[in-house]
Amino acid sequence: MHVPSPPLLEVRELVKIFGPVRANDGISFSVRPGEVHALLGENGAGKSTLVKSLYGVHQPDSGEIVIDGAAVELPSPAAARQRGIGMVFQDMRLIPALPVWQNIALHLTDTPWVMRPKTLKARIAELSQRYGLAVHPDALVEHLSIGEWQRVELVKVLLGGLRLLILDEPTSVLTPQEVGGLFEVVDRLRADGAAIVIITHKLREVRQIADRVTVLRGGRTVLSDAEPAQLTDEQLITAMVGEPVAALERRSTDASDAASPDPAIVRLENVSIRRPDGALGLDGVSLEVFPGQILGVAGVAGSGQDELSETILGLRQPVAGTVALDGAELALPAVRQARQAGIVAVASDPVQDFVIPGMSVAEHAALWFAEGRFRFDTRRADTQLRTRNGTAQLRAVAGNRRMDRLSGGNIQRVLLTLALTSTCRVLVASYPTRGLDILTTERTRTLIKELCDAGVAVVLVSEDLDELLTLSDRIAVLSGGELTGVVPAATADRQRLGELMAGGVAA
Ligand SMILES: Nc1ncnc2c1ncn2[C@@H]1O[C@H](COP(=O)(O)OP(=O)(O)OP(=O)(O)O)[C@@H](O)[C@H]1O
Repeated sequence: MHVPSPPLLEVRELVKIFGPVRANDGISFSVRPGEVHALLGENGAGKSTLVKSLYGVHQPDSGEIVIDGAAVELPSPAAARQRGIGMVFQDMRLIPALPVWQNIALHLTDTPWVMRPKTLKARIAELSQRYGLAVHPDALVEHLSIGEWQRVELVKVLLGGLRLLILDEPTSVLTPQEVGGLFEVVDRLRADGAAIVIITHKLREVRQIADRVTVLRGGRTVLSDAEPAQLTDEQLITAMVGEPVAALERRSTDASDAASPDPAIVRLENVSIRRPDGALGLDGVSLEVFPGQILGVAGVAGSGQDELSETILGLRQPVAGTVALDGAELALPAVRQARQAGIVAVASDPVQDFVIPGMSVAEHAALWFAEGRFRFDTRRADTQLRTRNGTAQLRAVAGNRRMDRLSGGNIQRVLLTLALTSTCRVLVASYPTRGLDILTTERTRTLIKELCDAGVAVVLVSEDLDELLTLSDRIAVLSGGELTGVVPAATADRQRLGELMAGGVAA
């Protein structure tokens, strides 16, 4: 008979309190060596707080962290690292101006030994090779993609002699291909006997990678150390949310629905956009966006999605081609005209483009409502935000919270509450459900669908192919800045989209 190995990590009745919030309220679960353990739960359920206690960032108020059968104190991340605990954070902490090896060397300063650059580079190369983490020690971090940043973080963690790896929503910023690569690394670590704790919102990923799963709700464990194969999706969702959540049906079932009788609101003709590095970010793209339709935009990261959105928002000046709004050609950039025409955006990188450090949620709402005019009334904005919260039901946090202290999911909820309740004719939504839990994701999709049903023209940029297939009327696929196809969602499938994303030619 197979006897399961004793746990490497046991968490017993862990409590962590922030002021009035019991972020962790008696959490218990365990992880064995050679096991991938998924932590599930809604935004704010307490997952990040829990893993930060495991990594020595937070000190629990009560409860025990037990490693190899003995209760331990983890007063700092350095103490956690000394016990072989490594963590890759949601917001990766590298210095862009330095090469990979120096970023890693900085991380090693708390170890009692110092490696010579040559030795360190050789170790990086060896680990990259062994775990399939393609990173070059001399590459400048600012030139790396998000997936590559993450690989550097993984190498950093692996160098310390890893026993327990904590991954906080590692896939929310990755393309489907990069997720595959990350999971291969996780598989190798598991085979080497490491224990892995992974936070995710995606059931598809739990099924793909996790041996066991623990679900948190409101700071408590509602399901502990369960085997995913023994549970249905509905059971997992009910554990997370407290009630079943119906997934949206695919919108378009008939390819002929995709033809719109109304004239296009936005029309791009042969538009080319140059990036700061001189390369073409968009290369001769022609597209139309119709009222009452959702145009999905698919592509691996950096294929021209941002350039396309920013062109429609009037932010970019094409080097060739024209952009027309309601049939009239625009002299770009034309931010004001785009705004006056009722174009509203959900930014692709809200932390960069939406969050203003030091300002409250209500102040952000006031800026949003002021729309560039001198009419800044925070108290009024707070009241309006509450009303919009009631309409959107995305459970955005209270107006007095500081925006830069919120989790990615909570920032996204505020942005979506503002954007999806604004009167608009065109909505450009980039990765709207990134970092959101299941309930908020479904609610966001419903709101986008309702806007479309009310006649809004929607451009939906997403890396989630299921989301694109469920919501879109047509899906435009970008590859290397070129449009490789525009297919009716009704006749598209993951494989076809994957071929076009890889640069295939539309049939
Ligand atoms: N440093 C802090 N100070 C005050 N409150 C905090 C702090 N960190 C977290 N919280 C609160 O604790 C609760 C749990 O937050 P936590 O970030 O652990 O949730 P989560 O499950 O990781 O959410 P998400 O899926 O959005 O990342 C939330 O109400 C959050 O606002």
